[in-house]
Amino acid sequence: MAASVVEGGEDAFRKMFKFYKRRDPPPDFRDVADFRDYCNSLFTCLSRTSLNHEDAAQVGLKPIRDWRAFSLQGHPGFLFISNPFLRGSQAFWVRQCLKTYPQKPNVCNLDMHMSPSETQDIWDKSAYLLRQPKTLLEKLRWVTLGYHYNWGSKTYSADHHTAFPSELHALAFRITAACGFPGFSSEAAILNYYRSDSSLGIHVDESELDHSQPLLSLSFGQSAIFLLGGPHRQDPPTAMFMHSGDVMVMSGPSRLTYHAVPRILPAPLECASFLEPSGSASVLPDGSAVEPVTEEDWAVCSRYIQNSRVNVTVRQVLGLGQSFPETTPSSVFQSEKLPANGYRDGAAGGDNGKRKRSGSDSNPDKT
Ligand SMILES: O=C(O)CCC(=O)C(=O)O
Ligand SMILES: [Fe+2]
Repeated sequence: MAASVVEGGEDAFRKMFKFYKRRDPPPDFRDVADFRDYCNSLFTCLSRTSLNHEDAAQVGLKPIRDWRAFSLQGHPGFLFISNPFLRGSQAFWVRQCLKTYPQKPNVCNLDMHMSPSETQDIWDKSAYLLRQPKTLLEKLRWVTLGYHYNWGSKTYSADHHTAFPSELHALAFRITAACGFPGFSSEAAILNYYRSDSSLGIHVDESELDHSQPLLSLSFGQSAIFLLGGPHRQDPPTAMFMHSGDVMVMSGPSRLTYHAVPRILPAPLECASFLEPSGSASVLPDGSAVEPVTEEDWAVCSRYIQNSRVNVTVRQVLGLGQSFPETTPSSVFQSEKLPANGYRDGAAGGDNGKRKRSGSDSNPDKT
């Protein structure tokens, strides 16, 4: 990597973002950490007794003793779990992200410029068409669950809330408990749908009112380069690959650090093969949240995921006993001015709205 990319200074994050986003010539990926290659996993930081085998299997996770978890020097509170999913169970989560979570009453980017009847059955309207360009599914950029994030005012509010999916809460609760955060309450999620030319600008997730609980991130489908910076915009970031099934836990000081996704990359063959459904319901334990994915559904999911990535971040918004502040008339006014989409540059999708979060610097994609 060019020396200028790793230097400190005000633009270190932006420089690295642009370095990895560059198409021509493509960047050198040798300095990107790939946790698949690392062997010194951190067993000690996982709370083994907090998650038994059966509870893990019910949400599609391996027993904790088989998880490969890593912390990163210089990023306290950050934990990377290299694909803790049981072979075959990622397919269920992919189907949930594509078929179930975009359904009403959840909110997605398409609702910003289409009527409720047009966005009613994204899956049914897209599934049989997926060979043709630009189905609704392919135009999907984000979905929000639970407390629906307001992209205009950058807030959550009590009056824009729908039920959080119980199986996704079960997954988030069990992973966070295993990482030493018992009692995590999944109150909001943002699902990001990336095409091969999408990126996500530099931001901090600070709209949640309680930052003592971690932010959990789950990735499926194609791989990505993830840049993890520090609490200050000028802190030079660490670049790492995120492959399908990988999980990140951002807690403590790393809960409020700058991060970004400059690039989506084809998944290595081995990661793509983990995605395939197991094809047998018999491996699922009793009471499992993970259901078998039908061949018909998988045909659509696998075609979609061949050049797309889905990331799910699960957030606790409120601390114990905390409530939302009263809404002032001015913030109500602001929240009505919703952008058409989130914070990615989605070059191919024609959705060019950006989300600038947390009063951070201007979006790097603009420069
Ligand atoms: O796609 C990712 O890995 C990151 C997503 C993210 O940072 C967010 O949704 O806030
Ligand atoms: Fe984020």
